[in-house]
Amino acid sequence: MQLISGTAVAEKVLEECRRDIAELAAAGKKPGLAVVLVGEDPASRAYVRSKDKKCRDLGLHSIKLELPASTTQEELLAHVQTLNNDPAIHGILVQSPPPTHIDEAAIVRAIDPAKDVDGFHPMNVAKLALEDSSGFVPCTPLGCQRLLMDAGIETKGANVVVLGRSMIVGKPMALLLMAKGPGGDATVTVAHSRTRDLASITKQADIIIAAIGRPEFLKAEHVREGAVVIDVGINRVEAPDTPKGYKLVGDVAFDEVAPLCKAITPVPGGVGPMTIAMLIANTIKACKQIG
Ligand SMILES: NC(=O)C1=CN([C@@H]2O[C@H](COP(=O)(O)OP(=O)(O)OC[C@H]3O[C@@H](n4cnc5c(N)ncnc54)[C@H](OP(=O)(O)O)[C@@H]3O)[C@@H](O)[C@H]2O)C=CC1
Ligand SMILES: Nc1nc(=O)c2c([nH]1)NC[C@@H]1CN(c3ccc(C(=O)N[C@@H](CCC(=O)O)C(=O)O)cc3)C=[N+]21
Repeated sequence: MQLISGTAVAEKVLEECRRDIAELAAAGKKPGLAVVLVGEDPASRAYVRSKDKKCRDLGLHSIKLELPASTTQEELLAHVQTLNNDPAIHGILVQSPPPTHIDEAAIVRAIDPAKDVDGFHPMNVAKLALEDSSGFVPCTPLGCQRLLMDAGIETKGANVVVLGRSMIVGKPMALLLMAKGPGGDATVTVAHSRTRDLASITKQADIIIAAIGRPEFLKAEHVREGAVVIDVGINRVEAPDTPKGYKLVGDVAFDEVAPLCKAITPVPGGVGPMTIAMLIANTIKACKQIG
């Protein structure tokens, strides 16, 4: 069993980013990222903080807008407009999900597609579907693809089952894997909460990407021997014996699934760090494209 370290691959990606950042600096440019968080969700705050810290470590310009849960749609749209017009900002991310009184689709559409480093704007979703590489691909699926490629796992002709069909992970993951070329060319099946007899489908998979948000859902009975499993899930579960009182687990029951696998990612230290690395890579791409 090969344990695929997202931490290690993310470090490689960030090393490439450092080179790009130095080149841009020589040309008098500095990529800038703005992360907007509405509300006080502790997990979201932790993610936003670690992203901000990583950006600063790398010498990126980073701003973090932490807005109260009472922020109105109009106020949030005004913040997005300001960031769209700010020449020091090349990437804008509005943390998902926002409070329920916010129309997330309208916010996403308001972000300048050239600064949409999350790849959520319809223009970028379309570019992904069209295999137009000028667009932005959502960071988490991009990170999963890079993990597979870096671990030497061939996707061409592979049966891949993507568990989950969200716009942030499952759907773009499926599009990336079915695209032509390296890291793609897979035969993709997408399963979700309405899928019948899930185990019979996942058992056929050479590669399983689990992104459903159910702690330790994927069990040994779902996985064929020799499969590769990428665990996207980040779930906080109670752990009274730990200092924080909780721990992170994935969507995969790691202890029973790992022994069956050719390769598997851990949680934490798997897909999570890759998401942040890809966010920085996308911000650099935005900076280069905007000029
Ligand atoms: N590592 C990282 O960087 C990131 C991790 N995540 C994590 O990934 C997980 C998924 O996130 P996200 O895509 O945003 O979640 P969503 O809740 O938006 O989507 C979950 C998907 O899983 C499907 N699903 C739910 N329950 C089942 C089930 N029992 N069987 C089969 N399918 C099921 C849902 O089906 P239906 O469509 O029918 O409702 C839906 O398509 C979460 O744990 C999240 O924390 C997310 C983003 C980044
Ligand atoms: N617009 C938007 N874009 C996102 O990319 C986005 C989002 N909204 N909403 C929430 C999810 C979740 N997400 C994570 C990214 C990194 C880790 C991560 O680095 N996790 C570490 C552990 C961190 C810890 O210890 O708490 C790890 O897995 O090793 C986790 C979760 C991005 N998301």
